[in-house]
Amino acid sequence: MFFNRNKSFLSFVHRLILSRTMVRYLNQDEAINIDVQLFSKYRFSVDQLMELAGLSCANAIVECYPNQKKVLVCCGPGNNGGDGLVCARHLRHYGYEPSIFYPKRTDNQLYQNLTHQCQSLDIPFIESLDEDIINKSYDLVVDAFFGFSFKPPVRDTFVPFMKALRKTKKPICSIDIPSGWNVETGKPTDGIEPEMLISLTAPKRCAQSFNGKFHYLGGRFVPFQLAEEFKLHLPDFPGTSNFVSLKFAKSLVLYIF
Ligand SMILES: NC(=O)C1=CN([C@@H]2O[C@H](COP(=O)(O)OP(=O)(O)OC[C@H]3O[C@@H](n4cnc5c(N)ncnc54)[C@H](O)[C@@H]3O)[C@@H](O)[C@H]2O)[C@@H](O)CC1
Ligand SMILES: [K+]
Repeated sequence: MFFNRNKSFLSFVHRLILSRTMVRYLNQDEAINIDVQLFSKYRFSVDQLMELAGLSCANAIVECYPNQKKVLVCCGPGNNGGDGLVCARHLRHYGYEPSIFYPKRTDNQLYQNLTHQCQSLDIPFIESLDEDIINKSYDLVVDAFFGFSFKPPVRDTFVPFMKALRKTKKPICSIDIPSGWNVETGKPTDGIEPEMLISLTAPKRCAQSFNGKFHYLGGRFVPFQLAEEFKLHLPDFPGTSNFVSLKFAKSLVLYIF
């Protein structure tokens, strides 16, 4: 019994060390290149991967915040925002009470469908955002404003929304990239400080300077050949889970205690 526990402990530590040391952090061009290949060479459709990405985000959020049911999902104009809409829908099915802030909507059928699906589940869409609204009404913020295509600085329309995320006392979970961060160099001086980051496909370079409590990799859909070609060195996902922790120290502490 003791031996078995010890053996499984060592194998757990070994796997964690490997996952911590081997995973590669992508620059912006590599992230965009992988995106292009997924949709061309590997013939995925956007909505397929968005569904898997958003679902993995919802699952990781349930793992880390089982009791913070009032969630504000902030969605931007691109695919990162689409991941947010999918995540909100799954959170609703999991018994959460998501609301959505989606200030710059895209006139594309996919986004209209995702919006309609959320409305059909009676998920409220709120029209304005500041830190008081967040502090008063929500337990958690999901940041799906911008992902790996973001080019700083934040344009005027989004400046007050980023300020609200910077000022709120409530925890923020960022999808793929903390919005407003440079994809490669990380947090600007006035950047947001998420408590949780869910990298998708593979972590981007900015994630190396992420110091929040939870860092996960979500979206278990990368073709093995693509992972090999880009030398992603992705960690093993446990069992049938579609997210895996990239945070060595926290996992170790959780195991021991
Ligand atoms: N390629 C992949 O592996 C996958 C990517 N997905 C998601 O797609 C994201 C990338 O999506 P997109 O390429 O559509 O881009 P983003 O969602 O990162 O952002 C693009 C949008 O933000 C706007 N924007 C850019 N810089 C801005 C600035 N400074 N101020 C204000 N607005 C700005 C652009 O005009 C555009 O509308 C990823 O981060 C991830 O969340 C997932 O949906 C599925 C799989
Ligand atoms: K984001």
